[in-house]
Amino acid sequence: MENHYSYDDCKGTADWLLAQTDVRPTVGIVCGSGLGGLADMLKDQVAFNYKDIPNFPQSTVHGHAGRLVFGTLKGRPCVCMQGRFHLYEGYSAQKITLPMRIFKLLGVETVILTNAAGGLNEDFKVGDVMIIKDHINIPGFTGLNPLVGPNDDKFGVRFPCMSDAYDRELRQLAMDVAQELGYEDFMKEGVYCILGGPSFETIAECRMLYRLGADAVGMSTAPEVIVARHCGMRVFALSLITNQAVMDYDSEEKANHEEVLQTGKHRAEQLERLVSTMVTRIEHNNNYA
Ligand SMILES: Nc1nc2ncn(CCNC(CO)CO)c2c(=O)[nH]1
Repeated sequence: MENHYSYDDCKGTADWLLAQTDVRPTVGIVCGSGLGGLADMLKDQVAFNYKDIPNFPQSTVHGHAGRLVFGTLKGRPCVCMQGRFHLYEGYSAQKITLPMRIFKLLGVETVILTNAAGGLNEDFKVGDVMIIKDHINIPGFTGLNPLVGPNDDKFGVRFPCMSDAYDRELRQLAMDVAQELGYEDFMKEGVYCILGGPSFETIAECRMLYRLGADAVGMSTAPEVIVARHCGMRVFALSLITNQAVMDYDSEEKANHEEVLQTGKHRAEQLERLVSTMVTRIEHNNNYA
């Protein structure tokens, strides 16, 4: 089937990677737009360009480097996607989520996903970090779901539950770590909504999504979360609010990608400290494990 990657396809890619590094990651990190610096946190790096990895898609978006970086974060073995894939690049939902299944076959137990998003909630400001507690998968409403097609029971069940997709203990850990680091002023929690893109949302769409309960809007993450949960990995995800979505017809504001990347640069250091501290605690502290 077009765009269907079998268990053996995924295992072939994972085995190819495991043959080239001694790192056996238990945490996988996905870097969103402008957040690729998170990968630079890793020590003893072994990096692969996506173009050299069998079956891997290629990054086509400015601000997404296109490297898979293995290494350690304060001694914890991790693998980090420096650049992710999006439906708007023309890839199928199955292709953009292939890395999640490869993470699983590398031995990853917990996935930390980051993205840049527009703030719909009027209490949010640019530079806030939203811990994602749930998502609204608009492409899924039209059948654009990464699990469509034959189910491979070696990964997971045909009809996976999504009401517990965003791990409650990991969200509490993030809040606790943020408080310890003094980040509570810009930490929020809310619902992330994905649109297919690449055009940014209209004002009517923003107003509708906010009324539907969404707090932030973006073009990624939900498909990866669905596949990560399908194959039993724990998920934590956060959005860096890179601009306020335009909700008012009198506004002069215009969403643009450069603004997205700039905000990522400003908040990068705090995000790196938050994520790296979380990673040690996930490994260390059974209260959260
Ligand atoms: N209003 C608004 N602000 C945003 N900031 C980041 N993104 C996520 C999309 N990011 C794209 C374009 O920057 C690159 O993947 C969005 C978005 O979809 N809408």
